[in-house]
Amino acid sequence: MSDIILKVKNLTRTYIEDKVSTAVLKGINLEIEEGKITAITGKSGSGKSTLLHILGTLDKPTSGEIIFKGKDLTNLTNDAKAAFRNKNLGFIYQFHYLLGDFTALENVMLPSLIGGCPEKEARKKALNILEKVGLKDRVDFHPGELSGGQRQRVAIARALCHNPDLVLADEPTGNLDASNAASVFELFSSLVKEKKTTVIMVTHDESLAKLCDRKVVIKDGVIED
Ligand SMILES: Nc1ncnc2c1ncn2[C@@H]1O[C@H](COP(=O)(O)OP(=O)(O)OP(=O)(O)O)[C@@H](O)[C@H]1O
Repeated sequence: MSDIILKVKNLTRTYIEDKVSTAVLKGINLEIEEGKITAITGKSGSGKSTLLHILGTLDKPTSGEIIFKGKDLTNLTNDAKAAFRNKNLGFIYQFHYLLGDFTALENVMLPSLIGGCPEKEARKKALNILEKVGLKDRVDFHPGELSGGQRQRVAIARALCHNPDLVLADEPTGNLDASNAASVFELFSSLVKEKKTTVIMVTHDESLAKLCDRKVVIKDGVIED
């Protein structure tokens, strides 16, 4: 068995809106193995994105612990969380969120530059990963000049370029047609296996979930056995 990179203990998240409280996550317990791709599935509104945001330190749990490589993330200051995200995490969303005024290369370089990597090295790493996602001849194109599948491959390159330990992906192929989704996922999966990156991926798509190392289902605010 691989090492456990992430442990979630008794995690809850209750939203309070106009004095009405809604318990969305009611005691999530989860252990994520290093180097594996875990799919999180569950009905619409079951709390998948809420869980992913909390794991990415973008939202605070109501209670519970998130232990990443032995360190509790829940009590970090906002600055420490931002530094943690820059160094350790990569994010991929359903919509690519690339910056329209920047080229594919510049978009991919950005997380490394923010993390303090010298420009020359960031450029080299970005060119290398863009080649791996099959976009060597598109590095100077802007997002508006790329197809949907190409944009999503740039977003994947951006998430992986700074070699994060953990990639959090929310419906990463949800905006693509079925055959494009399958080929983009296949590429993503082979890249993360090569880099031994851990991935947690929210998906509605059962055919993609089946291709992951593990599938967990959220039901009634807990992980279903
Ligand atoms: N900021 C918020 N304030 C109040 N309620 C919220 C907030 N964000 C999410 N919720 C509620 O939490 C529940 C879970 O939402 P979440 O987006 O995590 O579900 P999901 O499983 O990702 O859904 P989908 O598959 O439709 O994307 C929903 O009922 C939603 O209305």
